[in-house]
Amino acid sequence: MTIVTPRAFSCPRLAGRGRFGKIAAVPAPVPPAPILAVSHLAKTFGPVEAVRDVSFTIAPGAITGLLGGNGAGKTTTIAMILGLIEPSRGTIRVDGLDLGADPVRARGLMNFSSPYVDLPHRLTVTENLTVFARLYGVRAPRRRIAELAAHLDLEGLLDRPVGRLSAGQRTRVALAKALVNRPRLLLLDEPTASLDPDTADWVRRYLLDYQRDSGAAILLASHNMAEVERLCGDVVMMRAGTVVDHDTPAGLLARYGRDDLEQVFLDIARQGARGHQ
Ligand SMILES: Nc1ncnc2c1ncn2[C@@H]1O[C@H](COP(=O)(O)OP(=O)(O)OP(=O)(O)O)[C@@H](O)[C@H]1O
Repeated sequence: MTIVTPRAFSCPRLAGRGRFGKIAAVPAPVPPAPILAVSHLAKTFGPVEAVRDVSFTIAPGAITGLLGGNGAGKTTTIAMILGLIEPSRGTIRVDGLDLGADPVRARGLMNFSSPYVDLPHRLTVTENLTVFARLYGVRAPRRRIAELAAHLDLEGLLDRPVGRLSAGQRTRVALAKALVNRPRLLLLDEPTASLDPDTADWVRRYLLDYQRDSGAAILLASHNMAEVERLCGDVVMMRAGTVVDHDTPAGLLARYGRDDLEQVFLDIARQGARGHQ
């Protein structure tokens, strides 16, 4: 596609060359290839259709929210993207790599954090991070762990067993684990669940700084609409295993005529409830 700009209108050299002068053709910027492309993804567990038909893409460096009510299929979608659950149908491409055909390379580009997935309690912070650094084939793991400990204020905790840490401290360790391989795509399930407002705010600021400095993309599943409005450039809305909307927060607010995402979320959930009647 080309965008035609009337550059000639302001160019004195072209003045007098007919009514409209010459029109300069400038190639339109090519959008970057997505870091994640999910296409017609579905997963059934026996009779349960957890995910029916999910398609979306994430641009490199974007922070995308994955929203939906309880049971909408967010966790199942994330588990399929991570390669933890095999899809019943559909494809997942990570930086162009087909996860089904090239799982090791594709998984190496990602990492994950969830408050619902515990790190081994008896291992110290250093031992935990070393295990994951080795699993991901990180070069110079000690240097990487020292770097993360400095960024995430873990230096005083490195020799403590993870089971003895507070929820906020454990969240920082889980983030260090999620960043150990410098992922190009970071998947976060409820990154601030069960954190006090101050710690949650620190985590959000850290994620924004990390995304700005590293250029990594983030897919964030959350029930906290204020968090999504603050962090996410676009939002995928799920209901009953399908994507029902995908837009910027401002685009969603305008389309639904609402002041905040919480109201948009309720509108979408209630449309679904009416659809089931
Ligand atoms: N292993 C499983 N076996 C059977 N059903 C499952 C399994 N995992 C998920 N489900 C069902 O699939 C649907 C989607 O679940 P999922 O956990 O993906 O939703 P969610 O959007 O993450 O919900 P929540 O916000 O409550 O965590 C639910 O009806 C759930 O009961």
